[in-house]
Amino acid sequence: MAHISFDESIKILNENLPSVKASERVFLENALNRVLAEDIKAKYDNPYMPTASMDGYAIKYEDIDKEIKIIGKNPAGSFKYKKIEKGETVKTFTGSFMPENSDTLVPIENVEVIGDKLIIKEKVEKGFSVRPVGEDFKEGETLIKKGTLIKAGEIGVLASLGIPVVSVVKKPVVSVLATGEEVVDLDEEYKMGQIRSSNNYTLTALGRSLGYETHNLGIAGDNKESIKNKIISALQNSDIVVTTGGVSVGDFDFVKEITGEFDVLFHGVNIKPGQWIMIARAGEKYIVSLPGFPYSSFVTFLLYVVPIADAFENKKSLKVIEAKLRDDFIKKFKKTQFVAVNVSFENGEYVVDTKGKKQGSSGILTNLIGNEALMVLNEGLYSLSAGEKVKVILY
Ligand SMILES: Nc1nc2c(c(=O)[nH]1)N[C@H]1C(S)=C(S)[C@@H](COP(=O)(O)OP(=O)(O)OC[C@H]3O[C@@H](n4cnc5c(N)ncnc54)[C@H](O)[C@@H]3O)O[C@H]1N2
Ligand code: MOO
Repeated sequence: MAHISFDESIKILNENLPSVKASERVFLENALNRVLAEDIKAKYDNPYMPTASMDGYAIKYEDIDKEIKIIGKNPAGSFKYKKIEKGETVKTFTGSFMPENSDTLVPIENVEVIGDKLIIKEKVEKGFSVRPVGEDFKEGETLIKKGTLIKAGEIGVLASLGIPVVSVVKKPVVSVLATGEEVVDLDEEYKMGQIRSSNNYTLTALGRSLGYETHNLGIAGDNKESIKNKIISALQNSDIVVTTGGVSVGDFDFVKEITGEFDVLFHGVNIKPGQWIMIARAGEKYIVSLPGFPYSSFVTFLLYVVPIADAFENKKSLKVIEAKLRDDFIKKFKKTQFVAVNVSFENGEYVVDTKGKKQGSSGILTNLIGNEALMVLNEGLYSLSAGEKVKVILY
């Protein structure tokens, strides 16, 4: 199969994205980073009574030049003095309701108290330090829309509404299976010729960091039968089975044959790294077979697994931004290239550079240490000058 262009691969992928999963109810504590599956409407005004936003004295503004009688105090949470009459005040604390007939809060700093008399030494304007009813939100207002990714602010609003359980979209289940006779897991000894497997750990961590339910299925040697059995059994409990290794042209690259038995969307894309990426559909599920090289599998997970997994939840985990190149860059590969870059925000714009990044094969995993961005360079051989704008994927 000839390699297709990156754009073509994304077009095919977009035409084959899954539909959004059903919803489930979770406790608010577990709702962080989940996608809301219902509109959240305010059931009441917040605040539901005029509320003091400073410590002081609640007065009728028309009494401001007069001597006023202090009739008691309302600490926050108590509402003993519900009302004042002309010429009266209640000491009212931050967060306390304003007694009926009061309209202005004179802060403690502005007054002198002699016995039960309040003398205002520095005036304030009418309505000072009173939070009106519905200042934050009004009854019936849609506060959080269905489809919103729940972050700390949303959690706070849900809590303030007294909602302990919310409806969210179910997470996709992603299973990661490394393959290769030469790779051994952490708990195994290795002999000459073998290496430690990192892909299953890297990609499981990446999937989890993006909020997917991600399982590390370990390693399935280079034995075709055992790889096939593991993939098929993983498909039972997963929405996406991600494999690494065995997709290029080697004698032991069985994964491509196994994945090839399903509905292949494509095998081979004109990208660096990751040219041997292979994606197949198995009904509503997906098998995404990534190249074995650590850097290649990481990049292709971001490019292909993330959009599929995100679609199950109807979210977008990756941000594409424009950034300025700090230094000149010579593009040495004709393919669409993805380069690990450092990104910073300077003088109102993003700036990227490759300081400290090693040049070499797709086997360089350490370029991903502390990394959070990939520079995207379109097909062709060319040079870029410092100051030019480039497209960058933030993850
Ligand atoms: N004759 C050709 N050889 C290769 C080509 C080619 O076009 N012609 N393409 C190269 C490119 S580009 C890539 S990418 C790799 C992809 O090959 P595979 O996906 O079949 O990957 P493997 O051969 O299984 O492994 C590649 C590399 O990565 C290491 N590896 C594998 N699994 C892990 C793991 N779990 N953790 C850490 N490292 C892993 C493996 O030891 C190899 O060094 O093919 C090139 N060859
Ligand atoms: O396709 Mo490979 O990942 O370019 O090194």
